[in-house]
Amino acid sequence: LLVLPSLFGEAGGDQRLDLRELLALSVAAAEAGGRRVRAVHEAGPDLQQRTKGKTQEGAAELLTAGDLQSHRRMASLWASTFPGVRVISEEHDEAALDLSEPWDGKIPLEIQKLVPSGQTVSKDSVTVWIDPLDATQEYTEGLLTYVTTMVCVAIDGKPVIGVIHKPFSGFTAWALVGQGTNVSARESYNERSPQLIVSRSHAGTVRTFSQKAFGTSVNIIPAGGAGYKVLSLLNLNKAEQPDQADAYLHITFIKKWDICAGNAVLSALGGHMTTLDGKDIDYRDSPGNKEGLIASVGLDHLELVKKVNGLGRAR
Ligand SMILES: Nc1ncnc2c1ncn2[C@@H]1O[C@H](COP(=O)(O)O)[C@@H](OP(=O)(O)O)[C@H]1O
Ligand SMILES: [Mg+2]
Repeated sequence: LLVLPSLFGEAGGDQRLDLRELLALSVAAAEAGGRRVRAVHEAGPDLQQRTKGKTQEGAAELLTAGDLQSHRRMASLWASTFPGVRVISEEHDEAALDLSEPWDGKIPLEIQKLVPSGQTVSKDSVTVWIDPLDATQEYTEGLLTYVTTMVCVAIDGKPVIGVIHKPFSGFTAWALVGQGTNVSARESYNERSPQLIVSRSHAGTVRTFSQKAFGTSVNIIPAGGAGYKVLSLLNLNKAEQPDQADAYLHITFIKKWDICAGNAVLSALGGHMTTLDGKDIDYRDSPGNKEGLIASVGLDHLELVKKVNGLGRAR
C-alpha cells in the first residue's frame, strides 16, 4: 500500500484532483459505506425502515438506518478528503458530516498496478454520485445478494470512475475509463435472443415491452438493484453473481446515483448504457432520467437500441 501524504494539507489554491486518488477514494467510500449497511443489518432486526416518498408509479420509496448511516460515512469521507467537490448522494442528512475520520490516502496495490499516478482533472469538472444503498427494497426483504453501495465520478458529465461494492460478499468492482478495471466482460453474449435482466420491484410494463422488442419467447430475469443488474452482465463466477444476463433493460424513471457507477464500469469495458433511444446520459446535472435505460457489453448496442427505441413506454 502506498500512502500519499501530499493529499492532505493542500491549501485552497490547487484545484486539480488526481484521478487515481479519486478512484481509490471511491473504492474506500463504497466499502466503508458497505460496512455500515452490513452492521445495521447484523444489529437488526429493526432497520428503522420508513417511507420517504413515492415513485412516480406509486411505489413506496424506502429509507432505512442502513441507507442513512452508509450515506453519512460515504459523504463524510468525500467532504473531509476533497472539500468543495460537488457530491450528490441519494440521501440527505441535516446532521453535520463527521470530518474526524478522513480517508487514509492508501492506494490499493491492484490500483497502483493498473492506473498510473499524476493524471489530474480540474475540481470544477467533477460530479460525484453516491448511492449509499442500492436495492433498499430488497435489503428490507433480506434479499442481501442484490444489495450494493456505489460511487461514481463524472467528469464534464461523462461517467469516468465507477465502483460497485457488495457489502454482504465483500466483492468490489471498480473501473477508470481508459485506464483500468478489476472486472471483465464475458467471452460471448446472446445477441439474437438476449436474456434481459430487469427490475423486480419497479418493473412497470417491462415484460410486455420486452416481448414487443424481442419476441414473445424473450427470457426475462427479474432482479433487485441497478448495481447488481450491471454486475450480471460481467464475467463473474456464479457464487458471486447468481444471475447472468445479456442486457439490462429499465423502462420506468430512475435516478443517476443508481446508474452512473454501472455506466462507468460498462464504458471502461467497451460497453454502453444509454437511454432507450440510444442517447448518452449526462451526469453533470439533475438527478432524474425519464428516458429509460438499456445497457450491454460485448453486444452491438445499436442493434439493441433499434429494437427498444420508439416502442412507447406506457409509464
Ligand atoms: N420508477 C422508479 N422511480 C424511482 N426510483 C427507481 C425507479 N425504478 C428504480 N428506481 C431505483 O433504482 C434502483 C434500482 O431499482 P430496481 O431494483 O427496481 O431495479 C433502486 O434504488 P435504491 O434501492 O437505491 O432506492 C430503485 O429505488
Ligand atoms: Mg439507489
